[in-house]
Amino acid sequence: MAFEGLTSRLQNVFGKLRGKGKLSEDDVNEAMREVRLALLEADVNFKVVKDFIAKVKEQAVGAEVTKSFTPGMVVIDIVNKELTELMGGTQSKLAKSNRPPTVILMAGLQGAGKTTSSGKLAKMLMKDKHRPLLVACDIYRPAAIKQLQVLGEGIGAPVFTMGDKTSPVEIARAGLAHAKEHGNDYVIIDTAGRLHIDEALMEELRMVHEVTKPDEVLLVVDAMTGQEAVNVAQSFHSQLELTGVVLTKLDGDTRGGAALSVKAVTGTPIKFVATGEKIEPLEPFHPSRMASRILGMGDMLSLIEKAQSNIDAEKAAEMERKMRTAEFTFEDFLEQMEQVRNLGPLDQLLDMLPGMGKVKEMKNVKVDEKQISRVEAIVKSMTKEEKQKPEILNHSRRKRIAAGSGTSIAEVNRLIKQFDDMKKMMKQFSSMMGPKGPKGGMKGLKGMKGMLGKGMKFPF
Ligand SMILES: Nc1nc2c(ncn2[C@@H]2O[C@H](COP(=O)(O)OP(=O)(O)OP(=O)(O)O)[C@@H](O)[C@H]2O)c(=O)[nH]1
Repeated sequence: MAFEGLTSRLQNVFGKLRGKGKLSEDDVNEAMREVRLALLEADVNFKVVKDFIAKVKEQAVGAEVTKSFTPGMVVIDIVNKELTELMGGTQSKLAKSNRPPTVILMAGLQGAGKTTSSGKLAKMLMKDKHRPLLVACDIYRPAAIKQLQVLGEGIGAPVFTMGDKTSPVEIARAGLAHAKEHGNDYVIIDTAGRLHIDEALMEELRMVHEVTKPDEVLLVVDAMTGQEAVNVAQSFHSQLELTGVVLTKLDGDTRGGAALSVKAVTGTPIKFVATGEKIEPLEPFHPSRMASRILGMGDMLSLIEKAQSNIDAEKAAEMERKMRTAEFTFEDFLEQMEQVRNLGPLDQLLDMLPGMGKVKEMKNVKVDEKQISRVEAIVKSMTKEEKQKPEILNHSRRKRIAAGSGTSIAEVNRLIKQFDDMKKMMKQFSSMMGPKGPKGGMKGLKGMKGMLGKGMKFPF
């Protein structure tokens, strides 16, 4: 997971500080030395680290940390604020033209994730009821146009192409005209990537820039390349005024250097981050949330936003009613599992919970996505009737389901048993809670204790 090393190192430093009632200046200096090493190890630009430490130290002394009763907290708070500042302070939003369409030029090296990010950006805009047009200007890589077309089809966004015999400048110009004619309020121009920055590429980008006068020039960089991503950003920025950076592949085990250095080195803010190869909406970058995440303080706000935009409130209420009345079927179960999965890989969700990074590390908790897929496959192999009335699942039906889902009868049996237990538990729980909260006094409590004693099991 991204930032894992940095987070655990910083947590160690702060853990030591927290344990002390009072901090001497030496303690602060020692802690700062360790923070400095942690940042360098995470591949943060050395000059950025130097300035950062100087700022934190200055404030730590100013805040009279040594006299505070909770000195550890004061230092963490300062580091948190400075990390946030380092990444730009506040969120930098996508530009919006007063005279639509808003034109967004996507640039970047080969394989950075430009085409994928263009699709994610379109999806994000469509979620907000916009009508983006994707324009295919990469005429050099043979499969690039097709890739954008397939991607557009997948998300239902129009893609403008003129094949690979027309110059990118002409395609961009025509794409813009097409958008105006068809009422597209955003135009996303996917340009060609190169292995290295070269003059021909820059010249082409400058010309496309000239004819389309973009409101945004977003540079797509791969977070996994660390400092190299920052160097690339700096070179692009010196030749083509960038307005923002899209940091991709944050799902990988990037050490964090790029996220922390890009703004400080180039002056260009990170506007979006991307995780995963699936075309999900691009996520806006919030410096303060990222800082909390790096410090292992969790990112509850992003988690709540994700849940709010992905979980249908009406469906959730209906589900809650069914659970209370124990009408819950395998169909509901599947639907609920899908809703949770829509939030993203479970590993990533766990990372957003405060302290979870530490828990995962300690207990070596691994979310077994494969196991979840198996459970899903079993439920999907049931007929509609079976899903609604699990009691009809006799041996021959179970055998068929095992074969259909590529699992074993034992696994099918286990799932059905766990589902039954879960239903029973829900029933007990709801009769105990009643529609208006706990009732039954001691009896209720005893029941609850019994349930906990038996261990509440879930199928995964
Ligand atoms: N894990 C992960 N993979 C990504 C992400 N973004 C893109 N990729 C993958 O990275 C590879 C390159 O992505 P593309 O979008 O084709 O890259 P590009 O920058 O358009 O490349 P060119 O068209 O060759 O310049 C693909 O295999 C993508 O699936 C991301 O956020 N996370």
